[in-house]
Amino acid sequence: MSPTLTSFVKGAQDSCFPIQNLPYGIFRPTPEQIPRPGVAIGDYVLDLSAVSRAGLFKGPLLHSSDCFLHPTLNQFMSLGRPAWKEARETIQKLLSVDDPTLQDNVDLEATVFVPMSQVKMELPAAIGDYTDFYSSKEHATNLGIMFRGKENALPVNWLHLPIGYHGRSSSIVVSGTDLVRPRGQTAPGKDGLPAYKASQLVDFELEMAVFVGPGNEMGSPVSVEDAHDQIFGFVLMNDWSARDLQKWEYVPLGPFLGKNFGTTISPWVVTMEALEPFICKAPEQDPAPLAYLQDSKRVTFDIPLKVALKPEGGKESVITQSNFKNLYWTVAQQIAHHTVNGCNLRPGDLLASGTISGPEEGSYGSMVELSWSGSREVKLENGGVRKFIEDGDEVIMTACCKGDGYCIGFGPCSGKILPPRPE
Ligand SMILES: O=C(O)/C=C/C(=O)CC(=O)CC(=O)O
Ligand SMILES: [Ca+2]
Ligand SMILES: [Mg+2]
Repeated sequence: MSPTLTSFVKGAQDSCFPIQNLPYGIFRPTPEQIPRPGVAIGDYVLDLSAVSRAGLFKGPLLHSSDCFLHPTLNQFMSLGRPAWKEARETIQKLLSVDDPTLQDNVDLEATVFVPMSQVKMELPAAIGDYTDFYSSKEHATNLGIMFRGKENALPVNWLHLPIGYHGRSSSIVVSGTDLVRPRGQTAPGKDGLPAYKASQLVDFELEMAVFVGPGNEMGSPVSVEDAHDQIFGFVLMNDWSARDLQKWEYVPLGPFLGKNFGTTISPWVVTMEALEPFICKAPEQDPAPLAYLQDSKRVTFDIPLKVALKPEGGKESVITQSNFKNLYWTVAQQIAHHTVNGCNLRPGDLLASGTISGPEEGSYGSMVELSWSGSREVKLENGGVRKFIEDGDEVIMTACCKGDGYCIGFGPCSGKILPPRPE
């Protein structure tokens, strides 16, 4: 993409949302108005329902579509890559310095642009199903050492398939939503009995997640080669985890109440088209996986990630920095594996990467790794320390890909942990 492509929207090119980005989201212009699709451009949201009503989507696939008049992006996601490309071309043209349609029409301009500071963001889609993978070798090894011991840190199946679990979509929330510290059952203490109490070990998990596009029919697997066309775009995700609840409940069926009390995602879906300049090689796989998981391209994305912790009334401290490209299993392999048994994916389903840890201590994607199961302190600015997340702490995840003269930002994925409900 040409870095010389610029928008007439003031400040857009120096922001996280330049004309090269154009992420999709669902927003309300005011809290009373109904949700609608929009695109982020600088400090503004372009209201796609207004653009659509003004008859500005003139391409063959979208001119008679009502996909931007829905309160979710599911229908647009279902249309597939040719329609996504057509929408992007139209929007990019309308926002460019060379096009008079919006910039020279004061009335239209006032109708289609809404200041971002005034909008309320919603979830981008009605998420039917949510799956969380476990695709970082570093994270799986670290948790294995802590939970199961050094000898069998990486489960025997780990190098042969992208492990995952089915999560719960009902408790996925958009960035900015506070979460109450969960209560639940923890392992027996000295008295030999399990306890029911507020979790003492609330953690974050630094993840990214993809929204599924058209999906597949039940019984028709998606190949690794075709998986790319199933990916609408990426968001940041925090798979909040209560480690004490998780540790007691997870054998033998995996995560349950330790993870479904809340999962936060960022509101803007960054498309594959915007991420194209950041394609890079995924790590080599040894041993080679079975044929249905072999990926001749093995491409992924270079997306630098950051997590900051902000205590109540305090200052933000960056506590870890990682990168999406660290993941061992690619999204294409995750999709091929998810559907190989005939399982169907549907438009708007959310597939999360798993915690994205890097090889160094400063790049671990959770507190349980950063504090090594509470055995060391994570230092904050202004002298504070943490082992896990405390009440009033806000966890803020951000990502920014630096391109040639512009940045592709994701907008924050943040959430605060509130004290537990009284018993
Ligand atoms: O290793 C375990 O028993 C547990 C692992 C997790 O909690 C991680 C999980 O949710 C998957 C991931 O985020 O990688
Ligand atoms: Ca997770
Ligand atoms: Mg979760």
